[in-house]
Amino acid sequence: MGITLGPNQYGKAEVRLVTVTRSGPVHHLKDLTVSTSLRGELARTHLTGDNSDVLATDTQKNTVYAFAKESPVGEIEDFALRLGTHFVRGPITGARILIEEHGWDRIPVDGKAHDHAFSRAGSEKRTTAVTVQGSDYWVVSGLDDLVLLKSTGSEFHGFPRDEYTTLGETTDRILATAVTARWRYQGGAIDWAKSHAEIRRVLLETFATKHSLSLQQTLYAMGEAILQARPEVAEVRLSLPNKHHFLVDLSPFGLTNENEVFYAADRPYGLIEGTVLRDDAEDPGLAWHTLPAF
Ligand SMILES: O=c1[nH]c(=O)c2[nH]c(=O)[nH]c2[nH]1
Repeated sequence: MGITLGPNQYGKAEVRLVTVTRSGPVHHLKDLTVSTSLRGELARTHLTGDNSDVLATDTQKNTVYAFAKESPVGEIEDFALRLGTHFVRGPITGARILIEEHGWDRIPVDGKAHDHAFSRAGSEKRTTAVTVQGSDYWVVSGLDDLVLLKSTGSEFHGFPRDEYTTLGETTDRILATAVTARWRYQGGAIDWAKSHAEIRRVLLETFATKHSLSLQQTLYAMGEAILQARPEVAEVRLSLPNKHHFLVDLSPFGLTNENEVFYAADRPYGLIEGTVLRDDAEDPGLAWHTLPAF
């Protein structure tokens, strides 16, 4: 029986980086969590413990901080590309840099945004995953935990009934979710910030305006709308938990519930996931398919 080393990577996970840009009295904040992951000719360390090809994960972490000082972090995609292309040399043949950006809002004081005091902007995060392989690279950006709810304009009926089905059909329900979205960019010279903002806007508008017969239909409509609006996007993946809101039975109290009083369940939840893509999108191969699912 032969035993061999299979695919492997190593890096520093979740480097917490906060930068303050001091342009006069008005400060600008960036709050990132950066993970680096390198691949390459790493058999020697695994097989013999010879570390001569191993760029220490501590060095990777330090590089994140030094790069943040040497030039402005800018958009997370650009920062990830700078890091990824730096790491790929010698025995290191591939790098994947994952970045999450946590938002901060300026605190309003007397109706004016404060120069240097901030409040955390909820749970939503902007993300990117940049894969560098030799001289090629792929950028997959996205967002996590964009929490949405519509109080009507959602139905669910026509599903098969068997001996275990208890769910009633509905033509008017609450639809709520927390969007995790990933989109793969194609082409060059992309305005990352504008693209993110426009995709987010399209997600929100489609959720609001698409009359939903299922969360699956809403998922497809969101992906389709992004691809129609943004030529720089080749493929969209969405993960949509169905945050169920159940009508409370008020009949024991002699009351009727006309879609006004709900119990918001946190688990279990339906989980609707899917990919929407252009039929002529080039397949980037492993780089996209081996991304952590979400
Ligand atoms: O939009 C929905 N899709 C489902 O697949 C499903 N299943 C379920 O119980 N409720 C819902 N809602």
